[in-house]
Formats: sequence, C-alpha cells, structure tokens
Amino acid sequence: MPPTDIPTFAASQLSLLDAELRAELSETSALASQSSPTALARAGVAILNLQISSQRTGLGGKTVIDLELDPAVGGGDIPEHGIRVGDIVGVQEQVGGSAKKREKAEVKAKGVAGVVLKVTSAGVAVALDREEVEVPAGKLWLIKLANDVTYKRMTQTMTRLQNFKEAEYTPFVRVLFGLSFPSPVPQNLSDPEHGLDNIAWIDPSLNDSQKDAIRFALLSKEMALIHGPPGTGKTHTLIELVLQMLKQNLRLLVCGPSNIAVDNIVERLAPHRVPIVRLGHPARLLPSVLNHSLDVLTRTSDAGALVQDVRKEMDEKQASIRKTRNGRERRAIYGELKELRKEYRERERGCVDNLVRGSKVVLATLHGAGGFHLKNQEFDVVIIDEASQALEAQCWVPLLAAKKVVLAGDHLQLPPTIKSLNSKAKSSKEAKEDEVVENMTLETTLFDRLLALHGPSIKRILTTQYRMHENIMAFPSKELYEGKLVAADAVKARLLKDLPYKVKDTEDSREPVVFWDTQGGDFPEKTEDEEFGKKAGKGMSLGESKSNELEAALVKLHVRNLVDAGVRAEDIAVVTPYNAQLAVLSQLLKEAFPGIELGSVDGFQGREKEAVIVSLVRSNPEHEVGFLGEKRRLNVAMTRPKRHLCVIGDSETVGRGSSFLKRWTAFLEETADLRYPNASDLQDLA
Ligand SMILES: Nc1ncnc2c1ncn2[C@@H]1O[C@H](COP(=O)(O)OP(=O)(O)OP(=O)(O)O)[C@@H](O)[C@H]1O
Repeated sequence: MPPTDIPTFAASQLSLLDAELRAELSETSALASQSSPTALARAGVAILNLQISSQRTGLGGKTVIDLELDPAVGGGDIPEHGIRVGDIVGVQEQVGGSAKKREKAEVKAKGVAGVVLKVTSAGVAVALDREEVEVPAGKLWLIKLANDVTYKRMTQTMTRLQNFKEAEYTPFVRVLFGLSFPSPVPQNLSDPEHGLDNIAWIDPSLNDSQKDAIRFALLSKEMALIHGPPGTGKTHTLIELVLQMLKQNLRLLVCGPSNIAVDNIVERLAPHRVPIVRLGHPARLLPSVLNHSLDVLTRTSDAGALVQDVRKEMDEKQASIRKTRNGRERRAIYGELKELRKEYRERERGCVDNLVRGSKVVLATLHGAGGFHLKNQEFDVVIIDEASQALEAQCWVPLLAAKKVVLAGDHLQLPPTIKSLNSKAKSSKEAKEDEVVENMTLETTLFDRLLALHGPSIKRILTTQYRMHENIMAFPSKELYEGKLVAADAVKARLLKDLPYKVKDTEDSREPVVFWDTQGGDFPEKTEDEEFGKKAGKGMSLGESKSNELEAALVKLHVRNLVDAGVRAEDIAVVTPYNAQLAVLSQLLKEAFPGIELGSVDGFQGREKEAVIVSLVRSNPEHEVGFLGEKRRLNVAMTRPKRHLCVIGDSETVGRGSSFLKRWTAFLEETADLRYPNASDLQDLA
C-alpha cells in the first residue's frame, strides 16, 4: 500500500465522522425534539415528578444531587426507565399549568446537565457539571442527553492533524502514515546482544508467543502490534509488558476504547503495586478501581488535604442554600459558592497536576486522554488495548504527541459499530484520485491500516489459547489464524461433564461440538416488521430483523437437555446475530431458565461461557444469509464457548451463503455430533 497523505486522510476522517455523528444524533434528538416529556418517560429516556432529597459536593468538587419521586405524586419507587450510571442527563424544572402548555414549556425549559452517578429503585444521583452552580428548584424531571464529547475530541484531533506543518511530522507520525519505514527490529529477539535474553519475567508462566510479543514490543522503535486471537491472553501479555517497560523506567499512557477495557487493566495492574492513575468520571469506573481514580486520589492523597479544606466550606454553603427561602440571600450564597469553587478548582488543578506528573502509568479511555489533565504531558509509550474495536480517529487522541505505540487487538473479530450507512459510499471519481484514502471507511481501524501499510512484520501473534476445547478451536484456527492456534493443555479436552460441580455424562455433556441441522424447509425464518419491533421492547432497533420461532424452540430443547444433565443456567449462553430472534428467545427462555445469558453476537464479543448455543436463524429457499456472511461475526460467535458449542441452523441455506460458510458447514458435518430435528416435535415448545 502506498503512503497516505496526511491532510487528505484527516479530511476524509472528518467527513466520515461528521456523517456518523449525524446518524447517531438523529436517533436520539429526533425522539427528544418530537416527543413530550410523558412520551419520553414512556420511551425510557426521561423520569418525571422528581425532587431533590439532598445535595452535596461529591468527587472532584462536583455538586451531587440526589433525586427521588415527589411525595406529592405518591413517592415510592421510580417507574421503569432506561437511564444508566454514566449517562449524561439534563435536570429541568417541571412546569405547572394545563397539560398541553406544560408539556411544551417543559421541552423548551433549560436545566442543568450532569452525569448519572447512581441509580436505585428509589432514586437517581446526578453529579452536575462543574460549571453548573444553580440547581433548579421545585418539581424536576430528568432527561437523557446525547453524548457528543467523544466526537468533539475526535474532530479536534483530526483537525489538528490536518493542519500539521511538515516540521511537525515526527518520525513516529511519518511511520504511521507510511512516509518512512519502521526502524528494523532484529530477527532473533532473544539474542544476548539486545539485552532481552535474560528478562526476569514477573509472570513466569507466560508462554513463548507471549514472551516473543513482549520482546518485540520492547525492541520496536515506533510501533508494535500484538495480535491476540480469542482467549490467547492479550491483556495478560499487556500487563507483563507494562511491568517490563516500567523496569526500563519508561512513562506509559495505557488506553482502551471503553471504560470497561481500561478498568480491566487497572484491576490486573493494581496488585503489582505500581503507581497508577486512572482518569475518567468516577461514575463510569468500576467500584474496584475507584481507589486509583484521579478524582479519589485528589481527595485522599496528602496533596489533597488543601483541596479538602475548601470543599468542606463549600459543603456548608450548599447546605445553607437549602435552608434559605429568601431569594436575595440565596443569590448571595450562590455568589460566594462560585468564588469558593474557583479557588477549589485552582487548588485541585495543582494537586491533579502533581498526581498525574508523579505517575508512571496513566490509564484513560482513548477519548478521555484528550482532556485537560494530559495537556503538555509526555509519555514514552502509548499502549492501546482492544485496538481493533476503536475508531482510528479515537486512537489519534492520545497518539498526536506520542513517540511509540503498542496496539493489541484482533482484526479478525468485529470492528467498532458504525451507524452511518453512507460511510462507505464514495463517488468513483474521488476513488480514482486517491484509492487508499477513498477506500477507507470508519470501520477501517488503525490496526487494519498499519497492517496493510507495513505488512505482517510489524505484528506478533499470540498462539496458545486458554479458553476453548480443541475441537471448538479447530475451525477458526485453520480458517482465520493460519492454523497457528494451540489449545493449552488445561483446556484442550475439557467437557461439560468435567465441570467442577456434578454434571451427568450425557450425549450433550460429552460432546464439544453439536450441530442441529434444520435443513428441509421445516424451520422457516420470518422477517420482522415494525409492529413487532415495538412489541419487542425498548432499545431494540429491529429494522429488517429476522427471527425463527421453531429454531428458538430447538434452542429451548437443547438448553433443557443441558440443564437436566446438571449444567447450571448461569454457565449457558445463547447468542444470535438477529435482534428479532433475541426477542423471541427472551420470551421463551428467560423465565424458564433464570440466570441464562442471552445476547447478540456483537454484544457478546470479549465474553465467554462454558456452553454456548448459536442460533443462526436464516432458512429460506433463496439461500440468503444477509450479515451472517461477515466472517468476523461468525468468528466471534463460534469462539465464545469453553467446553461446548451447539450450532443450530439450516445447512442448505447457510452452506450456500459464502465460501467461508460453506467450509464451516462442511466442517460441522464432518466433525460435530450431527443431529436432525423434527419440527413437529417442537411445536409445543415454541
Ligand atoms: N501464559 C498463561 N498461562 C496460563 N493462563 C493464561 C496465560 N495467559 C493467559 N492466560 C489465561 O487466559 C485467559 C484469557 O486471558 P486474557 O483475559 O488476558 O485474554 P484476552 O486475549 O485479553 O481475552 P479476549 O479473548 O477476551 O480478548 C485468562 O483466564 C488468563 O488468566
């Protein structure tokens, strides 16, 4: 692949991001602008009739308000809603008057914005944005707002890159766009000459491919890709890499596309007692990592004592506001509070700066790395986990000032979810002008692009997997990972019947792979219409989704057989690519088997279960398979189980979908325990 022109690349990213943001906003704002508060509450994105039960200064000096249901409307538990911790919400006054007038005024009324800190059945706690001082009084309502912070950060980053002067093209930037070759990395990594022959491994159980990847990442000058197929200990490897880099006295910024990806690393680094700071809103962090959160450290460290003095004063003032009825007095207190907040912020900034500067490892989400905390901070290496799940523009947020990057991911699993359909539509004229950039979509990750640009010599693959029985692993290994995967001894022959609790030896519990072949046309798929979509519940965009009721009944039969054998429902997951099928499965299985997990394939990426049933759904005379044709989706589906994979599908339809599907069906027919169900036996289960 030829080098990429940086301004053209940035311009293309900016237009793709713009289309994506518009697609995302149109979903949420269409609802908010066209609907009344009551309708919004019904849709699960608003809560009405609230009042403030208490107010305090929370983490990071933010005003925290606790909201509960107004006793005037009966108090008690808040009705069912879809607002979650970490969501950005608006808190607004609920206006009185006639129903119609009220609803109009409420939608227009301005309120304060904040982040949801806690949700219980009886209330919601919201940490208001620091700028907001005055809290609306009286009866309030809360509405979920669209979150465009990530886009703003990506757009700012791409605009900066677009305007880079040639002089700003550091050797690192040049390599990442193919304007220079990467510095060569020696072939024999453990040659004593490089000083890495005798590494004192913190975890001596690392396998050879993991050690090799770590040596490679230590020796590479500008970039290293660690390719971690399912269950191969990618994060495990990154932890050792971080510890080894710290031994070399390097300063690191460790990022991931989601809070959970970052917290996963914090949790695993913490026991090694290295000084780490986790940036990010405390509401969005796992409770187990809060002790490392910058906000909490600001409160608990010695340096934080000075900040606390001001905070105490602020709390007292906040409390006095609530006791004051007189408007003028209230305003005066708000004025004083504003001054105190300014001082608080100054002291806090000093304290934060000291904490961040003193920390050898800083962890943040990719977009979180674009906040003011990291302005002018320098790092020797930026490490990005789950890099093939991140948009390239997102990766550039921490990379603009970087000198070296280590990316870990698996480009053969699903890329980040994209909403804008037109991200792929390009005119042929433009395509000729610059093939490389014009062929790029938002789905093209930095991981993909670097591989295409520099070839496989910039990556190392992890080859021992610690999840799947070797029969489950066989097909994805051969098809996608060049046959390189090896199942670790501890897992390669594990079956359900060997679970550490009592499971009977049955035809299911002794089989690693089962294929229920529904061929013959008796298990037809159904295209779901809009009406069904509404019934299926909130948050499900079914569009042109498909379902297959008899296949769902077969899933139920198989789950029942497993449970009867003694397998716990919590150890079973059912995954399907179609939301409409998920809705059918929910109705059929949720109550019957409490604890069972049901999910879309896309949503189950990164997860694992002892037994996984995959419902493929598609069965039609035209042999159409839709997005089952995407092999990265199938790869995710078939690599979730540890001991038992059960595939349910129509070999006649699926087997003719794509060459990959054809080979998979042939593989299942040859190696799986093959079963042919009888549709008429299943009618009463559906
Ligand atoms: N060298 C090793 N020896 C023994 N177990 C290991 C080794 N490396 C990783 N594991 C185990 O393999 C499992 C998967 O590891 P980890 O969570 O790091 O994988 P991952 O590749 O990041 O996962 P995913 O496939 O979900 O992306 C964990 O239970 C981990 O303890």
